Amino acid sequence: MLSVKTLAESPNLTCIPPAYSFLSSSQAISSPDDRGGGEQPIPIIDFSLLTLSTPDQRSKIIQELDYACREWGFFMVINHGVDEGLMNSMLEGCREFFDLTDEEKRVNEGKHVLDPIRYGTSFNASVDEVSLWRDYLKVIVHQEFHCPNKPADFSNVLQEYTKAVRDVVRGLLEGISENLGLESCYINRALDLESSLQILIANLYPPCPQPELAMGLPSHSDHGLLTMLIENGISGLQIQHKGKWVNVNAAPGAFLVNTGDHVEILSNGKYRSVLHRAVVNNKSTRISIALANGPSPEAIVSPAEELLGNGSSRAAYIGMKYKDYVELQQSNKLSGKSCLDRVKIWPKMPGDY
Ligand SMILES: O=C(O)CCC(=O)C(=O)O
Ligand SMILES: [Fe+2]
Repeated sequence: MLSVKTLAESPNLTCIPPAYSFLSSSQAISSPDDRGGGEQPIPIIDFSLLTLSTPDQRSKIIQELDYACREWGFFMVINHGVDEGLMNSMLEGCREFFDLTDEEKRVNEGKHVLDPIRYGTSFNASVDEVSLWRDYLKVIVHQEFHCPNKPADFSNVLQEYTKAVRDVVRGLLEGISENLGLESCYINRALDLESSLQILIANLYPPCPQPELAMGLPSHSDHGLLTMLIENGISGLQIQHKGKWVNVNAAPGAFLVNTGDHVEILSNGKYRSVLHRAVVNNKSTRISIALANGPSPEAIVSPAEELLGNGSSRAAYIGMKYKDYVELQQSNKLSGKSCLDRVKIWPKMPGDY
């Protein structure tokens, strides 16, 4: 399939091919205003206070983290210790990858959704009703490390960056475990994060002549525990907060973090995974790099036993092996929280009736 990059570069492109129009699809944007998204300050977590602070400071930041997970499922992380130069090298490496010729990139086309390296366009071209204005590269980087052969010196950057991000994720999950009333190492141990499945998702959204009709990525939640996202200074990410779309931009050097379906499952719905999407624009190419950090692929994840059984709380989700969950999510079209609904026990939780 033609990459969107190549399509966008066709001379005199003034409108998008009908296959890319979201207007007639079930996932359509309901009104143009809706597409614009609103502005709201998002929670900011100073990671250094989680690790280096006095008990008082730590307890304050832990509470802030609880608020961010409970009310937003989304927050920005600053002072995380990952080198800003390394983050920029990642963005540069991904740009160089997408700048390869289509032929060079196609070497990485995978056949199966769990193949370690997959380059493609849209989400899942075999089932998508509408094509997305997006090219992607997905690479499994942990527990086994993989990397495309080109660009030439990408491998070291990718390895160093993804390891540094895992350290931040571990720290955040310790805080989240505590906030759930569990031991701080609970999630790391129960979901065997030593062998966590970590997937790089690099997204390229070229300029689009009709951004109000096309979509970069439609509304969805992520399958893992925490997704750590950076972008190249161009906006496009929107999250759903209290029923409204909110534009979010990463401050330079900061991570945008969202809670995924497996935080929702493990916490038995105390923390929900957040719906988000990527819209496109007609001026600049946007690159985002999402690192999906999940449990071990072999872990069968269900709500933490410790949170169940005291009268009111029954398990609201059935257990499923994480690898199977990822396969299910990636094999179907991307649509809201439809994958999570498959493991949710009906009737859902009080707010969902
Ligand atoms: O490009 C973005 O900002 C969103 C990317 C995303 O949601 C994803 O890759 O799962
Ligand atoms: Fe996502």
